[in-house]
Amino acid sequence: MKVSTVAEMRAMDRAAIEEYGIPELLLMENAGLAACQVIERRMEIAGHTFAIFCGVGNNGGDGLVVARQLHARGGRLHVFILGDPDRYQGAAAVNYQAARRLGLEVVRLEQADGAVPALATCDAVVDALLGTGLTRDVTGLYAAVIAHINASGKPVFSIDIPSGVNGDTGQVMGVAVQATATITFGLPKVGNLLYPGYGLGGELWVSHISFPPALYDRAELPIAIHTPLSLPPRPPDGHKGTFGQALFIAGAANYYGAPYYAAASFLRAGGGYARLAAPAPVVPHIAAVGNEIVFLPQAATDAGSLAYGNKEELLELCGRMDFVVMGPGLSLHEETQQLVRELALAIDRPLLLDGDGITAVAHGLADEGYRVAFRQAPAPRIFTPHLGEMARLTGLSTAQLLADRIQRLQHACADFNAIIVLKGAHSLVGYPDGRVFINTSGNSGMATAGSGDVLTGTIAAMTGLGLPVDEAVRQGVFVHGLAGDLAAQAMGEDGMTARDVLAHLPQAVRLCRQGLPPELQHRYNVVRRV
Ligand SMILES: NC(=O)C1=CN([C@@H]2O[C@H](COP(=O)(O)OP(=O)(O)OC[C@H]3O[C@@H](n4cnc5c(N)ncnc54)[C@H](OP(=O)(O)O)[C@@H]3O)[C@@H](O)[C@H]2O)[C@@H](O)CC1
Ligand SMILES: [K+]
Repeated sequence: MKVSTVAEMRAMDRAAIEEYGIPELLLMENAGLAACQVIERRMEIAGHTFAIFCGVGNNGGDGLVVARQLHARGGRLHVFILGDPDRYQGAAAVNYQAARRLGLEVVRLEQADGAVPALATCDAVVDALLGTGLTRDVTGLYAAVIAHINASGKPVFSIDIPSGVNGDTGQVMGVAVQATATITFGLPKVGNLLYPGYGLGGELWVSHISFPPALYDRAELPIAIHTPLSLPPRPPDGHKGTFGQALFIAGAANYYGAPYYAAASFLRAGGGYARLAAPAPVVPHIAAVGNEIVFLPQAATDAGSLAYGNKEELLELCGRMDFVVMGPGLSLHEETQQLVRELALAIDRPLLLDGDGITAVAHGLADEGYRVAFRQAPAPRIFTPHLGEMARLTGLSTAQLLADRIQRLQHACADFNAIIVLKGAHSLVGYPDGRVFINTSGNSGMATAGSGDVLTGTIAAMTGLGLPVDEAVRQGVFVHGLAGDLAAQAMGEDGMTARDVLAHLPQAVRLCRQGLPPELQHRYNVVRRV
């Protein structure tokens, strides 16, 4: 499903009205009706009491439709308006007048405490305070009412987005409603899907409010939720070369886990032939745990990291591979970092950079000349940074990134001509052409050492299984998250390690081929349609 920014939703709204002739009043009616239908799925309406909080924009207008629809179904209501109702315009003003003429109890709330008795006695709350028109931090009366709503312990249905969550970023602007369910309109907004906004929304529902698919499913909308891709069938007569040859340039003294997890995950996720180029002194340590990997011992620096002198041999090796991963556990030794920077420009195979590889190249990218050369690299480049590494790559602070994750990602992908996986809860996969996919598999138990190394090999394996590089990256992110979810099912999120994620990769790939069981399908389809 596509996901929209606030500006894109405004444009769709305008197009629905102006191009397709759907009156604003109908759109608002559809929105309020859809919200009412979601409430009806969760609870009986007749005989129950609802506290409805409306702002003075169109989000509040939607709330007034909900009030009328609940009233029609026998619900009892307390409707509060925060602000001057004279500010309602267009459809919202019409719905305000209708609510008045129906004799609904509509109160302009001047003091937050005035809502307390209704919150104490109601059965559910409707939050129609602020939608996509949120422009600044929530303070004063709005903030106090939101605090009362959150303290009420009642089920909360948020209209479009939990009030206080920024529709473009998912960030909380001061304070925000914690909802039980959110009904969003047209398409889910970015803020409905990115944390913390996603976590605040509860169960997420969307109504297309009669927009035609030509509007909400347009190819030009660049942001979407990742849908699992089908893997090409495994040729029965395939040999290990058929399933990809991947080279991992990884490891240094005292970094044995990262190279092992990276290379082993390639094999566990279905890849054919894993070669690991690591400094010679560390190879025996890794071989002790992973003898299914083919080792290519390299000359080491005094510190036990990869020596610069390996460059030509490594380049020659890469030329015989299908995919290269460079970075896991390479260390920050300057000689090695220089080697990585130069290899990152020259390797003529799809190249994934992670961990210390990202740090090395980030230093290079700060220089305009290097950046120009990197953009023109002879084959696709992929970065898999967590937020801190993304900050290093872009020269921005983590706060700046969080304040606008999608746009920053789009900008970086275009700037570096690279595919970037920004890891975290709901990882993002960005492409140089502006597309961004939101991944919904995975869990917080995966925030553990080595988990990122497993991701690198999983992505490499997806190319080995026959997906083109751009699809392999997002499918790899999905499969990695699925393996993490299977590990969490088996042992709980708290104590799981990268080893457990690795161990569940075969089952994850098998489920991708056979089809996900209904409970996982339900979990990953994070948006329900109404
Ligand atoms: N998608 C669609 O096609 C459809 C969309 N629809 C609905 O329209 C909604 C968008 O409506 P919208 O543009 O009127 O904005 P909305 O969210 O009501 O907020 C504006 C008001 O909030 C105020 N305000 C802002 N920040 C504030 C703060 N921090 N603290 C306090 N106040 C603050 C601002 O005040 P001002 O800045 O002017 O002082 C203004 O009064 C959308 O979310 C969806 O529900 C449906 O009707 C169906 C069709
Ligand atoms: K809202």
